[in-house]
Amino acid sequence: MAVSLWKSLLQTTKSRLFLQRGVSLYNGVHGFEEEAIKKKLQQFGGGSINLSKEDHGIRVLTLNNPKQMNAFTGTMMLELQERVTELENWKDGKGLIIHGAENTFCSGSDLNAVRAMSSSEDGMNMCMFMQSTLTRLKRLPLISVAVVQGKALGGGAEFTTACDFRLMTPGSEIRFVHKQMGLVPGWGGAARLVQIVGSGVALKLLSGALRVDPERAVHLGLAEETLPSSDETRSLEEAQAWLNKYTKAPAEVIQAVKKVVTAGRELQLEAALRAEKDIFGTVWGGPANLQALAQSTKRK
Ligand SMILES: CC[C@@H](C(=O)O)C(=O)SCCNC(=O)CCNC(=O)[C@H](O)C(C)(C)COP(=O)(O)OP(=O)(O)OC[C@H]1O[C@@H](n2cnc3c(N)ncnc32)[C@H](O)[C@@H]1OP(=O)(O)O
Repeated sequence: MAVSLWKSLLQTTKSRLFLQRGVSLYNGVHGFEEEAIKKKLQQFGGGSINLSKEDHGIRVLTLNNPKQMNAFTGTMMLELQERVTELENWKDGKGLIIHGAENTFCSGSDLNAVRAMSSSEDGMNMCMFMQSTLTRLKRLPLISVAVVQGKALGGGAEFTTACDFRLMTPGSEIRFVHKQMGLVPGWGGAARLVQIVGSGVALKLLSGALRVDPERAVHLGLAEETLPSSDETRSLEEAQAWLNKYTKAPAEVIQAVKKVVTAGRELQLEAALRAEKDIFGTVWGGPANLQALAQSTKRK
């Protein structure tokens, strides 16, 4: 009796926590020193993370450091956390497109910063910082899609897995190059890759540091499709058109859809069912539901 009560309390707390905004995966108990790592990251500047204005419920996040093939500097990591907080507070959002500036996605961590932060303490703190930010990104109640142009390498490849979907442009590649650096992914990319393609394929991609072109990515289920254009502007328009197919409903409905799917992916069955009940309660009898009920009974 006491055990099942405890289990049920634990599951409810877990599902509540996961629905909360701005919650870090790690804290002092895990040895995470957030303020210390933020101070450190501040020393490695360059580039920016830009967020466009809202357009029909969709915003575009740009990884912008083209001089270094959009490698992630320390300040870009800090800006990414700020942009994710902004997106968590975006009430009317439905979709997010993520791409790299000047037609390439991202070449991973800025190797200059990596070299200067080679102590175990810095490495662990950076790993926890990025895992936390990318987990919050993946949990956003928005449908997110990475447009992979050019190269997505190392941390860049990991970043694409923090989006719900990946669309690739002709000639692009995703490559987990970590093995060649004597590393494994540390931004949560391995765990998410296994969820996306399964453990066998993930093992091959990581242990072989394989180059995944669009055809192979679609075949493996890593990408949804190859966009027709490699031109930056046109491929973004194509991605927008692709995303529009999944965001044609009021924001509260799209957000609820994303939340039930996230709950199903991340929680154990009973906790996921409880979360689904709570989310269902937010749309049942809501404006979109009442409007639909007042209309024809046929779904076209
Ligand atoms: C912590 C580990 C892991 C993680 O966080 O998960 C990582 O991500 S570590 C980084 C892994 N990434 C790499 O190892 C990629 C390294 N870069 C390359 O292999 C190549 O640069 C490229 C991306 C294949 C592009 O090659 P190419 O088209 O020939 O251009 P250049 O090599 O001339 O690059 C242009 C310019 O950009 C600089 N650059 C590229 N990537 C990085 C990077 N990750 N960090 C810092 N700088 C980067 C490159 O040095 C060139 O600069 P200049 O020489 O000053 O022009």
